[in-house]
Amino acid sequence: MSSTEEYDCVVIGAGVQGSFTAYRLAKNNQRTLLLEQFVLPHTRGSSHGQTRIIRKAYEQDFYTHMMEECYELWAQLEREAGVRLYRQTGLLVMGPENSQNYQLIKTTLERNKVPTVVLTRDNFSQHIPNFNLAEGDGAVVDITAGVLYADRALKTVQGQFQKLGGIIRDKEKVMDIKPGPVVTVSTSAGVYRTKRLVITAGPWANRLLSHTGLQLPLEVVKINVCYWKEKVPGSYDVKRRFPCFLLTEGEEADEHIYGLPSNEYPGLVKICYHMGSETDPDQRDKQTDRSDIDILQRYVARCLPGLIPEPAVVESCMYTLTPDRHFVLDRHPNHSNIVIGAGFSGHGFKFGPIIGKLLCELSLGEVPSYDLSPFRITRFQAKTKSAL
Ligand SMILES: Cc1cc2nc3c(=O)[nH]c(=O)nc-3n(C[C@H](O)[C@H](O)[C@H](O)COP(=O)(O)OP(=O)(O)OC[C@H]3O[C@@H](n4cnc5c(N)ncnc54)[C@H](O)[C@@H]3O)c2cc1C
Ligand SMILES: O=C(O)[C@@H]1CCCCN1
Repeated sequence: MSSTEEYDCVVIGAGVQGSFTAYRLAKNNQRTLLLEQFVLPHTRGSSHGQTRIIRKAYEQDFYTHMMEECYELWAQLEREAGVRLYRQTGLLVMGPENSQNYQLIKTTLERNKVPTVVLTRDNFSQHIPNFNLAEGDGAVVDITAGVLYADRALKTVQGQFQKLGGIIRDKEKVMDIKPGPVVTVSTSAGVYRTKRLVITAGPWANRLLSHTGLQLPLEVVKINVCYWKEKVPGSYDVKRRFPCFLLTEGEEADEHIYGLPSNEYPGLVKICYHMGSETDPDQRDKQTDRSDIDILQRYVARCLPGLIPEPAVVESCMYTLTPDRHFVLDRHPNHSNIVIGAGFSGHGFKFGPIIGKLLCELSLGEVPSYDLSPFRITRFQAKTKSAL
């Protein structure tokens, strides 16, 4: 690129959030550029892999409310592009019956009239074969939940963005940002000028924000994505409607486990620990802590008798955690034409279409469709470093 190109909006980061934001901006007739440091598709951020859980089961009403519309938006994208992105399997939520987290999820589901089935110790194995419900645990199924085909979703939304005239430049790393009424974005390949900037850089958010004088309290952790082999092929298969499952946090820090039915690798079930060890996103593969895998092995041996309790495949992914595990969806405190979507804390994929809508609204100066107070930067107060 020789001369400086001008855009209505530049979005940095073509993960799920940046891709949906760019798509919404293009739908709103904004001349939009989506920049990505790696060659697409890639496996170095947070949005890769074939599957993610979609659910309405949350402890907080505001997530459940956002998911009501979000399911619609996923279905709209499926229709628009003629692809299937969602498969209903249900989500089995288990946790100590009297624990606060389990009860919060159960009552949020009830209050919002989400279709559920409450399982008892007596009928559990009839509904969910090859699974042992832990002593003292309750079990409720969010019927609306299921699996999103993540890689396919990303490809689809990026394709729709391009059909709307949007431009994607991959293998183009943003090196510098100069805020102002017109923002200047310098990359490894050129310089762009834009009226509005959206930063959706996943684990690299603080790297980019440092050019704007802001640092958020984000922690990047590496997740070991483990797949476990079925003893009898097909026993935990998505086609048999084996559900996704999630253990709510109990007294034991151990109980931070979730799983998805066997699907992408036939005969292998994805079961992971919902925490990891801190990592530099550029040095992800140097983080070799496997203590989570020991916890998973014990859990699989105890509760999933149809699986070999040793991972057959281990892949890597990253979470970008905020202290309260809620997202950051806000304008930059010092530059209102810079919008930030960050800290999706390991549960942001399912919200992609609604995050895209909200970040687009913020960027265009519109009133956001939802109350964004849980997601504001000011909630961090002392933890937010402003160099300005
Ligand atoms: C193992 C695992 C399981 C998960 N399970 C679920 C689930 O079941 N359900 C669910 O809803 N969510 C789930 N999540 C969370 C969800 O996947 C993430 O919240 C979501 O992918 C975050 O997307 P993002 O766009 O913010 O980040 P990313 O996907 O990381 O995108 C950021 C992009 O910005 C690019 N970038 C960074 N810096 C620059 C730069 N300087 N120049 C150009 N480009 C740059 C990066 O290369 C990257 O592509 C899971 C996450 C993991 C890791
Ligand atoms: O967002 C989700 O639904 C899952 C729950 C378990 C941990 C990973 N993310």
